[in-house]
Amino acid sequence: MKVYEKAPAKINLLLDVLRKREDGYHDVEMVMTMVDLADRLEMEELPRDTIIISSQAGYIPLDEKNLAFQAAKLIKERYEVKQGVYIHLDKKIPVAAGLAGGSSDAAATLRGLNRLWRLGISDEELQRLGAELGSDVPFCVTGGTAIARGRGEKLETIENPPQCWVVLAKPPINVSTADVYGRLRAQHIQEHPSLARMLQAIQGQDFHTLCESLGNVLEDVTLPMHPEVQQLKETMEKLGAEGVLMSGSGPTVFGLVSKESKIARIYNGLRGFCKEVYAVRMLS
Ligand SMILES: C[C@@](CO)(OP(=O)(O)O)[C@H](O)COP(=O)(O)OP(=O)(O)OC[C@H]1O[C@@H](n2ccc(N)nc2=O)[C@H](O)[C@@H]1O
Ligand SMILES: Nc1ncnc2c1ncn2[C@@H]1O[C@H](COP(=O)(O)OP(=O)(O)O)[C@@H](O)[C@H]1O
Repeated sequence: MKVYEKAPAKINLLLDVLRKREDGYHDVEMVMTMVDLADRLEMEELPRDTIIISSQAGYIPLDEKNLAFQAAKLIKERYEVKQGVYIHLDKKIPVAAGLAGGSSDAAATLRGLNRLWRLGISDEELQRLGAELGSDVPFCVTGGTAIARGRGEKLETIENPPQCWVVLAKPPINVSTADVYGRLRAQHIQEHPSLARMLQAIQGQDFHTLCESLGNVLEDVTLPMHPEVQQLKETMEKLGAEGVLMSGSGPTVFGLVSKESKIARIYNGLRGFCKEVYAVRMLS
């Protein structure tokens, strides 16, 4: 038997860091939502007790370092599943981009194997398992739009933001999430974004205020390290995106656009800068 799952990318509409914790993680306050750019997973049961991962993408690990592998291993161990699984990952989400591609693959694996092996695991339990794999995995289990607190695993589902286009551009540089959090110092944070204002904008389906209330304190670390990300933000703004922000720890920059007629200009203008540009819808 085979099951299929879509693993969409996330963007952080708001990302605030409240404090560094004893365990090395940071307490955050984020508003996360999904966009229509997704990896596709195919999972097939194997009679042998083994996990095999394949992918058309040559640049991700296919062994136990792969988050889909880790998710399959975790569920097999925890639920004493003796059968194995073959997982094919059709990667579409850029890797190490701040779009949670690996986390979403892990979450899709948890959902898929729950169905394949008829384990009857609740969403809440899948989220708890996901938290063992990474801070963004619990959100990716259920998706939608949510406020994430703690290290990202404490979730409160909220209404979706007003529907719009999202242009994503990933410059060809590598950013490590651990390194960005590691370099963040409270005194360097220029301005904390207002969660209250963003929630008001979402509740009122007010696109203009949503764009004005975007904010990510990790920009204070990544932008000075990589001036090309700042340049990309400015270019996107000049081309007409109404709200522009770096997603997660970067380096991907996203622009919110209300009118389809603006997309071609922004997309084509960015392609001069970056190979990896996508124009997608917000998933709601
Ligand atoms: C910044 C964010 C925003 O959504 O996304 P990305 O840029 O990775 O997409 C997340 O907080 C990333 O979540 P995720 O990528 O799952 O991180 P994890 O694997 O749990 O942690 C990687 C490393 O980041 C740091 N880390 C992560 C989360 C957190 N709340 N505080 C931290 O300090 C820790 O040093 C940890 O060792
Ligand atoms: N299924 C996967 N897809 C992408 N990257 C993966 C996967 N499993 C493990 N990785 C590794 O995880 C790291 C972060 O990848 P990714 O989840 O795409 O980044 P981000 O959290 O910044 O969006 C990469 O270095 C990559 O090698």
